[in-house]
Amino acid sequence: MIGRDSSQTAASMANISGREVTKSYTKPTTPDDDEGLVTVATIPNVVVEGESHPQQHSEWIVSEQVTKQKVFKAPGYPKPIPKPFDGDLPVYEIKATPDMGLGLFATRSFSAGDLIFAERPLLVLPLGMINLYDEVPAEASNRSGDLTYSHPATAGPFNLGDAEVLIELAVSKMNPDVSRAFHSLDNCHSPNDYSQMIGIALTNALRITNLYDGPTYRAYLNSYAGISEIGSRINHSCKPNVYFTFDLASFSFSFKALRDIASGEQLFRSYCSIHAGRAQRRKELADWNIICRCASCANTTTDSDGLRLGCDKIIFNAIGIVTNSCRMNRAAMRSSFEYLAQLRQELYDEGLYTSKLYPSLLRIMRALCMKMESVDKAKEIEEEMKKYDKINDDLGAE
Ligand SMILES: C[S@@+](CC[C@H](N)C(=O)[O-])C[C@H]1O[C@@H](n2cnc3c(N)ncnc32)[C@H](O)[C@@H]1O
Repeated sequence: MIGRDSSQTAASMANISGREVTKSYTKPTTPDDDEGLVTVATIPNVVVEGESHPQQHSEWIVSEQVTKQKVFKAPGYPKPIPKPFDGDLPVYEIKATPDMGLGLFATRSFSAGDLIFAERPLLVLPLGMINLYDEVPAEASNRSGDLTYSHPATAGPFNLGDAEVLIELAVSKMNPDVSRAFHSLDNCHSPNDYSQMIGIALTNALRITNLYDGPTYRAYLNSYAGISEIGSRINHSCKPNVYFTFDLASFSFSFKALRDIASGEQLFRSYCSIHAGRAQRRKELADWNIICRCASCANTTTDSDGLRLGCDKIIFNAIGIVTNSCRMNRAAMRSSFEYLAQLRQELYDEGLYTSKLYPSLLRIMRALCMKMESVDKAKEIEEEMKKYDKINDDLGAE
């Protein structure tokens, strides 16, 4: 954990100017220098046409004013929140689960890639403000000194005292219904460890990978996170059926189907790295007090762990074997197809269809079907391939 003597933090200025509240975080170096000022802004800063519901604004704790400009300059800002094709009809319900507290359930069926619902978060804040990184994935950074979050514009990092004041300030700006919604969210932490505000933020924060302070290479460390009224009720599974994206122009999350979902199914997203073995996933899930009992965790084998850890490489090799044997007779084609179909099933069983190479696997399977003149099967695979191409684009675009 990182910390900074709170006496170093200048007192709150609590200036209210229009829709913004500013708190002096560290002393500005010059009187007109806004570096070190953290703003609590209401986003969108105007009423968006067709959106009258008060909940449809977010309070955003912004640590760099330049980042706020990125949102204001996003093409189309301020866009209305996207609507699923059923418009205003409810497509989910929140209800109690036997072992996970509340959960979100589909009340109609969805196809992979469908928008289930979109919402503007109640609160957006710099993730580093609450998430005091003690471990950073190797791919995020190999720079020394990157293990702590530093406010890019100031000399020192946030501490939890700052975070609490800022979250309280943001919540105090919300209208009573929105504030009630925030306070009613789950808190999996003990009051001995964190205050209620920090506990709620830690339990429910969803990383917004495309909204961050500073340069792209620090995106992972300097990203923001959103706390949502509905999306925060989605429980964890290592075999998720939902993913989410964030759109800057509408300042909203979109929650989408990761595979076909039947009406009545509970919606799950993954809180941990999907390409990690069970031991590592358990470690990551301890932050939410979760001992996951999903089918992948319950039935872990060395092979299933190996598939998660090496999934892209395994698909790559399988495709290589098939495409290298280009002069195949019909029997060889059939056995190649079966080999790939089995891999596809194993990936599906582990919930690994978000692998970047999954659509390539489907592409080869479709090509084999065409050669074998199994036109209907080829069409069916092509449909799935298109869906996962789109899902990959969505996830890659973030
Ligand atoms: C973001 S909240 C999800 C919504 C929450 N269930 C509620 O009642 O609002 C995260 C908390 O839900 C519970 N949870 C989520 N996924 C779970 C799982 N797979 N197994 C057990 N508990 C889970 C844990 O208590 C976790 O700290």
